[in-house]
Amino acid sequence: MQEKKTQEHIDWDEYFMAVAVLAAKRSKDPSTQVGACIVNQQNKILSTGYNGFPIGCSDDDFPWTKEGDFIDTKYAYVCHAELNAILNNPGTIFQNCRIYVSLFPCNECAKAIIQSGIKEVIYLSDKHAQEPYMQASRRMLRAAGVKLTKLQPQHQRLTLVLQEDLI
Ligand SMILES: O=c1[nH]c(=O)n([C@H]2C[C@H](O)[C@@H](COP(=O)(O)O)O2)cc1CO
Ligand SMILES: [Zn+2]
Repeated sequence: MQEKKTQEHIDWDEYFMAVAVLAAKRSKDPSTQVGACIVNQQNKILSTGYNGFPIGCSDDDFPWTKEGDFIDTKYAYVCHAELNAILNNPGTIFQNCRIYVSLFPCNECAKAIIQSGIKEVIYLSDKHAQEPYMQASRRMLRAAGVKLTKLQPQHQRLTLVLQEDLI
């Protein structure tokens, strides 16, 4: 008798969101780690990104501070996860792709998402939904016809085992 496929697998949405969440783990931001994963219509990953300082701007020299003069805070320098994902694979056509994000994109990332041709945003958290910049983001994404989908994952947790003798 033929063996059946395992029921232990994760679906595409959970897989790509998990990649976005894993990418977020690379961020050095002590307060909020954000990840993004761009996928085409054939379910192939075209790019990933996380929030971090631009190339050449060392994490040791630039501030991760939230408070104080703008020029002394991270907000002046950090490149958002979504923008990094778009820029990390230059020359790629993202037309009709979807972007998986751990946090709903801000208005600046929304502009880049729309202009790059991405047609769906799939997100985990929109905890800043009431902030004006998030309302502006939603307004632009809706006007541009970008589908907005809050992922309802079947698994709350996925465990990765990286130690050889535990696999
Ligand atoms: O769309 C986004 N993408 C993204 O990468 N971020 C990053 C920028 C900052 O490093 C961090 C937000 O920091 P905080 O929550 O401390 O204000 O998240 C933030 C947003 C939403 O504001
Ligand atoms: Zn942003």
